[in-house]
Amino acid sequence: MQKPLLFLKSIHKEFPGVKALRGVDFTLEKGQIVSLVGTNGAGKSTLSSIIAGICTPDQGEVFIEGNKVTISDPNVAEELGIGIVHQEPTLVPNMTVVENIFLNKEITRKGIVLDKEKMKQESLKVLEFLGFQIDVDKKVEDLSLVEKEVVEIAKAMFLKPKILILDEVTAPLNKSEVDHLFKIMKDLKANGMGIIFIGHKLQEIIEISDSIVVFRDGKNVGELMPTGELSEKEIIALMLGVTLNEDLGTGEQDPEFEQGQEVLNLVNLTKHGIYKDISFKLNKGELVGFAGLKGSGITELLLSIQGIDTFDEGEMYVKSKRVKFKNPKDGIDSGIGMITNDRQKEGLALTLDVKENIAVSSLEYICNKLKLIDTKTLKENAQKYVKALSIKTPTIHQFVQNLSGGNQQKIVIAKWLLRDLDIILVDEPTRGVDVKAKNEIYKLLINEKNNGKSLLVASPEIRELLSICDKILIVINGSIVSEVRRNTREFNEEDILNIIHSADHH
Ligand SMILES: Nc1ncnc2c1ncn2[C@@H]1O[C@H](COP(=O)(O)OP(=O)(O)OP(=O)(O)O)[C@@H](O)[C@H]1O
Repeated sequence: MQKPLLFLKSIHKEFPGVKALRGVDFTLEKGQIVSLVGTNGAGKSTLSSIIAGICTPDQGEVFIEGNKVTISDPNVAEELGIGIVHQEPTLVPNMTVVENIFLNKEITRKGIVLDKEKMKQESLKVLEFLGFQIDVDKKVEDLSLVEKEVVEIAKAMFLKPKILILDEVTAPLNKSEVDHLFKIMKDLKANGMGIIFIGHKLQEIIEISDSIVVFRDGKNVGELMPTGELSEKEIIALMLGVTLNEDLGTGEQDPEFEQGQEVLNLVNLTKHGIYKDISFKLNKGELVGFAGLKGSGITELLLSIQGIDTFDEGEMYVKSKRVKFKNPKDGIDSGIGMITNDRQKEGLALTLDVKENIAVSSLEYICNKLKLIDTKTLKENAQKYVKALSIKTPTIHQFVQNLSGGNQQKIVIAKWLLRDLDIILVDEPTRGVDVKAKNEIYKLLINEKNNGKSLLVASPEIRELLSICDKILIVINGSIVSEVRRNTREFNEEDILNIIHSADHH
């Protein structure tokens, strides 16, 4: 009988204060796509890091095609035919696309001169295979999140791996980009590659996997085949260790809630080539959503409203006072904060610990009269949010870089909610966050609204917006094409998707 492409036996891995993996077995066959699912911090990325040689197990054995191997570092993994695309981009920002793809594998002529033309042609070939057009001479720091992701995939593909690990790669992609990626994955699988797919979007997982392995607290608690009967609910129940009908509680609107006066007014806000003539008002206690395709300018609009970026034309009023912010501090001084979708770049100080990160943007609230940090308040606040959002960390003194991706996202949210600003802008609040934490985040956002805060939330997940928003503004190619209010006929997923797609085709 043919030996499995990859077999892991009884893998244990402990970090200080955390048992990340507790006796995990895992099998991947040739030409198979196996998904790993589990709540934030369940151990998915730790397992993939072990397979990719990024960290070594404390106990357990790894076999490739029946041969016992020791994957002591990433180079050994590469030699064994293992490629990985990480949850967070690992590219070098100030190097070009080609330089990144060929980093440490540069093609030379006569062993000394770099063959730049050849490397360029080879990079273009892989990108073409992936179906994306990216200027390979561009610096990675000038690429969009989606483009960075594609370059990561291209880099992994370059080594023609036998085993490919995709760790939450679909998070920044829109539906058609995900469809495209799935098509590529199916082609690779048909050529015999084994693929490990890690993600939180269960519909995607069910669509692409041959088999679904569920992790809970560092152990595999079940393996499911995505058959017709397999519902999201079954996976969720296994992930959380609850019975099927247990209510997770969703973010529900308070129908009695009365909105207050206008806090933000945009008049024909324009950033050339990105968004145009954006006009709308936001009231106290109102939660407004933005729906649209990726690249429609929503993220850039939010960045301009906060002051992280500027706008070219139009007027913006905060509580009837005309403003034009030059930087994020101006925005914060006017009471506007933003939870961005790029947590590594804009959201977190990875080398500080959990409590410091939660406190970092609200120091005046945790300083005493002498302007010294009140460590008791600092700790209490950190503990409150760690509990409210079920942030998986051994203590509040853990460095944030040691937390799993989803738990880092929860910290970004905690940090801004603690800040107590009047207007909160949120870009993709639940990216990389597990189902249970999603509900907790919805509840927190609605709670903010019920406390009189005003929120603008952008999300590619229409269902998410429908469950929390008073109204949804639909943005296509930089313009608002429609406004859909709660309690109207169009306030449902199908109608909103129809509006988006019909407007996009005009
Ligand atoms: N280098 C490290 N030092 C300390 N703890 C770590 C380290 N790496 C991971 N951990 C911890 O190990 C546990 C498992 O983390 P892992 O990243 O594998 O989770 P995950 O299932 O991938 O989560 P997510 O869905 O949020 O990405 C977490 O509690 C995490 O904080």
